[in-house]
Amino acid sequence: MTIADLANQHCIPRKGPENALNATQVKALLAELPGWTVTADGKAMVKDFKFKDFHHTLGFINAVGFMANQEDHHPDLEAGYGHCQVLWSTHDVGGLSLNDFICAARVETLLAH
Ligand SMILES: C[C@H](O)[C@H](O)[C@H]1CNC2=NC(N)=NC(=O)C2=N1
Repeated sequence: MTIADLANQHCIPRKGPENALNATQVKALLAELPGWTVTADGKAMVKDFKFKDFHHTLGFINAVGFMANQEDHHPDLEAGYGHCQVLWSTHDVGGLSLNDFICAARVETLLAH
C-alpha cells in the first residue's frame, strides 16, 4: 500500500483491541511514510514537521485540524514557533489502527504541492 492508497481512504469507526494493527502490519505501513516513527510503547506514531515561521506552522495546524474533523479522527498536536509534532493513536482501540495511517498519509498529502 502506498501513501496515495492510504490517503485515498477515509477513517471509519474502529473500536476494540481487535482493530489494533500488529507489529508486522505497523512495520509494513510505516515504510510508506517517511519521517514517521512509532513511540516506545508501540501505541502511537509521531512526526515533527518544521516550518519557517509561526504563520506557516499555524496554517499547517489549521489544515490538519480541518482534515481531522472531516475524518472524525483527531491527533495530539504540540507546536512551537517553527514546528508542530503530530501524534496519531486510536484511543478507542488502545493503539495504532489503520485510521492513524490514513490520517498520517493525509497530512503528507496536505504538504505535497
Ligand atoms: C465516535 C468517534 O468516531 C470517536 O469518538 C473518535 C473521535 N476521534 C478519535 N480520535 C482518535 N485519535 N482516536 C479515537 O479513538 C477517536 N475516536
